Amino acid sequence: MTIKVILTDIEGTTTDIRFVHDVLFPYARQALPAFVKGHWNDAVVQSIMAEAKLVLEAPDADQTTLIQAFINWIDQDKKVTALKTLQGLIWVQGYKNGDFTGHLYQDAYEYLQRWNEQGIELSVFSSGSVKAQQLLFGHSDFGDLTPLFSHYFDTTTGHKREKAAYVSIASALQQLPENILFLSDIVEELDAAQSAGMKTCLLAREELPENATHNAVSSFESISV
Ligand SMILES: CSCCC(=O)C(=O)COP(=O)(O)O
Ligand SMILES: [Mg+2]
Repeated sequence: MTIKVILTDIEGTTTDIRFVHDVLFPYARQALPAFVKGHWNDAVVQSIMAEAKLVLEAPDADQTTLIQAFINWIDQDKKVTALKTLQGLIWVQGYKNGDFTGHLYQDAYEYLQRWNEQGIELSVFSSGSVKAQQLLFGHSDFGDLTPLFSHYFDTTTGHKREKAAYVSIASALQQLPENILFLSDIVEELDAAQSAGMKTCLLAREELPENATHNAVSSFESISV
């Protein structure tokens, strides 16, 4: 394989799903009402609220209604860009206080470093906002890993189950899609990347599937580049 860029998902791929669902999401859920009330007049929060009103098709939604909508989206794990942007802002405090560090599998840490040393460009594509991605890798269990990555992409580029997102990413990376290897734990995301021409690898951390339609591994150690 001649891979020039490795594009990686976070949740379920570099990072345990349980860290996202049992630590990050509950932290955001608990801190969200006070954060929104305390930063209500900040331009960035007003812009997030305007985006949420569009999604809700409720131009007159008040603060209480909006807070409840964000809580519902967290509970339903909705990948709404407005929620993802807000969560990124809320998590700043948690990482800064040392309430948690970004979980990373040991093999992900070792191989991201190794590929970087080999001259393979590393980029991230997650539904979490770019800010959230940089917080997680910047305050990871292994320290600040942000220097390893050249680009970060989130849902402002496109949705992870849609081919167009991967076409845009290849273009932003100035690479042919076939030179990019996308790593994810979600088959639908890999299908979309593959349809854009990217190489793909499924991270099946718990159990390897029997009839995988993508190359499947349980650890970064088994990924051939
Ligand atoms: C970037 S850390 C937070 C992860 C997150 O909010 C999320 O929705 C996970 O999405 P992914 O695309 O990485 O599965
Ligand atoms: Mg994932």
